Amino acid sequence: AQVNGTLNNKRFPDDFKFGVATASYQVEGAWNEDGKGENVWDQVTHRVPSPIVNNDTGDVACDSYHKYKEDVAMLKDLGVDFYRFSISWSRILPTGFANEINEAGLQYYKNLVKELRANGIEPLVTIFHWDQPQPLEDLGGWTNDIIIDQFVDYARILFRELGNEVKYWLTFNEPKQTCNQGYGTAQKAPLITSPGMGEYLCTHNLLRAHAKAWRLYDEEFRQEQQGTIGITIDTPWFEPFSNSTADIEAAETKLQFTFGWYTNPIVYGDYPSVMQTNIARRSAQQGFKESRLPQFTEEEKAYIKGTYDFLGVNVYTTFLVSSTDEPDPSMGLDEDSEVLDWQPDDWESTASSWLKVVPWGMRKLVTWIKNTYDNPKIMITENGYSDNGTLEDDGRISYYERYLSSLRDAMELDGVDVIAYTAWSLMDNFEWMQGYSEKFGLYHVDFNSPNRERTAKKSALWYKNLLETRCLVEECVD
Ligand SMILES: O=S(=O)(O)CCCN1CCN(CCO[C@@H]2O[C@H](CO)[C@@H](O)[C@H](O)[C@H]2O)CC1
Repeated sequence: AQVNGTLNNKRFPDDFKFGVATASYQVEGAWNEDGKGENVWDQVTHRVPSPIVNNDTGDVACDSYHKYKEDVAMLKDLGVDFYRFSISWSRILPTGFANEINEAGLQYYKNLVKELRANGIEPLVTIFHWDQPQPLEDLGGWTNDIIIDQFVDYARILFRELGNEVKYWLTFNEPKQTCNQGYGTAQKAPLITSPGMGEYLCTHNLLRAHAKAWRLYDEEFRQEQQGTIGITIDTPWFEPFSNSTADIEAAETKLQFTFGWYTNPIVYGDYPSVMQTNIARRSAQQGFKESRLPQFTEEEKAYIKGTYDFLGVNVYTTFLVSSTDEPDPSMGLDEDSEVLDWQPDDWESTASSWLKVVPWGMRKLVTWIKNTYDNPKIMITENGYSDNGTLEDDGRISYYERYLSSLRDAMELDGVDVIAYTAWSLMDNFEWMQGYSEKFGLYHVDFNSPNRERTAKKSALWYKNLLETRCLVEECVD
């Protein structure tokens, strides 16, 4: 049987790993229990008036802090190889500083890891998924370079306390969202508006924090613990609107400003040249003495280069890109001054404005990553679909079938070294500024009930079957 794509059976290799993902602020709740400190999402969701849809907060969320054994039972039933979850910095270090460890918070993660291992499930830990402690944010958060050493102290505690049981680490989830949307365009906590400045200061510190944490693991823990550590970077696929040279270059510019911004320093040791050139030119036009894009010293370039064992990639959708024949310096962010990107109205929609269903973009993206970054090991650390929460979620099944089919083609036909796939998300959860209005889960969560009952959707049973057969069609030919 054909499933949208070239290959017949879409069988995944026996050593290919399947998992699901969540993140601390989106599922845990217990925002102020057992000594946990306040983080930037607690602060933002408690503002009056609230900037979140329906005034939703993560105060309780899915209550996973109390219900993690139920969560592990669901994971066991799904038959996942691994569970990707993130650790709440402010649950471990309430002030953000490492002088005061919250033992109860650390114990929660030790219990979760123990429960996962007892059920034969590999933990994949994201050290940071957007929820930095508020006391650090009060000092400038990611725009203040003092955060670098606080992050490394936090990571050291996790490696030391959990590293005997946790063998797969991601330093950051989607640094672009942390920086661009957190400190540039006010679309994520801490909701700071400083486009063209905030995101670059944030990134310059975040990349150095990543490198220092990766080298800490590599030099002080890897020998004994034998784990592996990477970073998760997100990007849509950017498709040239026409095959004109200008549009092809414009699409490459978008990929460099979105994925290359982080991956070039980590793989090659510096920011993409197109970013350095464009931002320097625009900064001069705007009257700045220096480029708004900070410079790495030669030592920093050498220090950051090579700080990855694999690349985590979050991919959901695709945008079309064309060049503009009159670049407008005042237009949008640096990345938008030279290009236009959009999604056609007739592309298949979901419950999220930015998420159109474009399966062929998956193959294009991972093949571009292979060709651009010297064929790295790739883990798809998020891919998913949003709807209104129905249990009969055929749309989600169709999305996963087609995206996985496209991924399988990239592996089989383009030789892309994809080692794992993670479905976002295990269950409906707090979808940031959209609150609980957009549902991404394989399991439904009843947020109107204090028990937060979890119910398997049709897609959970579909994913369970895929994980058993490892094949995207009924009859699997070997
Ligand atoms: O200019 S727009 O705003 O129209 C488009 C840019 C906005 N997107 C939103 C999704 N984000 C990646 C997804 O973000 C990820 O995916 C999940 C679903 O969102 C989240 O729940 C996860 O926590 C997050 O890791 C990338 C930026």
